[in-house]
Amino acid sequence: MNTTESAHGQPLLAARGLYKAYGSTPALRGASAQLRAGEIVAVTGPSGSGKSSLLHCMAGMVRPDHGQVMYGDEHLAHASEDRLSELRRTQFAVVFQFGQLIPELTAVDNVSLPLILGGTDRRTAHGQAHSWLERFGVLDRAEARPGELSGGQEQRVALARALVTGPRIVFADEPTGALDSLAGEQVMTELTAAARELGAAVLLVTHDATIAAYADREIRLTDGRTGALEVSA
Ligand SMILES: Nc1ncnc2c1ncn2[C@@H]1O[C@H](COP(=O)(O)OP(=O)(O)OP(=O)(O)O)[C@@H](O)[C@H]1O
Repeated sequence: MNTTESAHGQPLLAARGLYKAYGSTPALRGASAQLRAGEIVAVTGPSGSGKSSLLHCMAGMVRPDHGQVMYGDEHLAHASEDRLSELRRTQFAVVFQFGQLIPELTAVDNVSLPLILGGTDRRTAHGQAHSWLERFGVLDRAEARPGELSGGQEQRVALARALVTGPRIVFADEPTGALDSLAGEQVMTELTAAARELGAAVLLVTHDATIAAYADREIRLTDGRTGALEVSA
């Protein structure tokens, strides 16, 4: 598949020359990456190479020390906290390895929450949450709390919560990292199918080549840098 920028127009999200250090520890040292609308891109590399830091900067969760993150024509590194929260509520969604669901809330309440925070009434939000729980095969766990779910069920509820708002970009940081390989592949199959149906782009951090193979393209990080190894899958 041809994934050149000219074939697909302007990138939806573009990071250029990112630098980020935590105290004296450099995490990013000149990383660049692009995500086009509807594209699934894996960020790979060894432990400590800066994968999560790149995702956090591109999602507007962490401000880089230097460099640009452009969402369309908007500079995310300079956006206000209010604007970043709005983007996270309406256009960006995140899925992590674990610990992302609110333990006191049932599965359906966890999935409904982003809609309710965006002003949707509770009944409508619950209806949409139930549809997404059904889509991911966990409708029968709607009234369970996260502590009562298996790892695979918990990730499916997290996917439902990420997708319920119809985001343009899903940021997924080792979304299958806490699952065995079969459950991990099932969750990836469901995530990529749902993202493609919605036309959502996915930025997927993984150290696992089997999981990276679900992406259209791979960006490889080494010591906080992206090199010439950006390849088409
Ligand atoms: N909040 C933080 N405080 C201090 N150091 C950090 C922080 N986040 C990341 N680092 C350091 O920055 C470097 C890059 O970390 P990062 O988590 O981005 O890499 P990674 O490739 O995602 O690693 P892993 O695969 O192990 O999760 C590492 O040396 C890490 O220890």
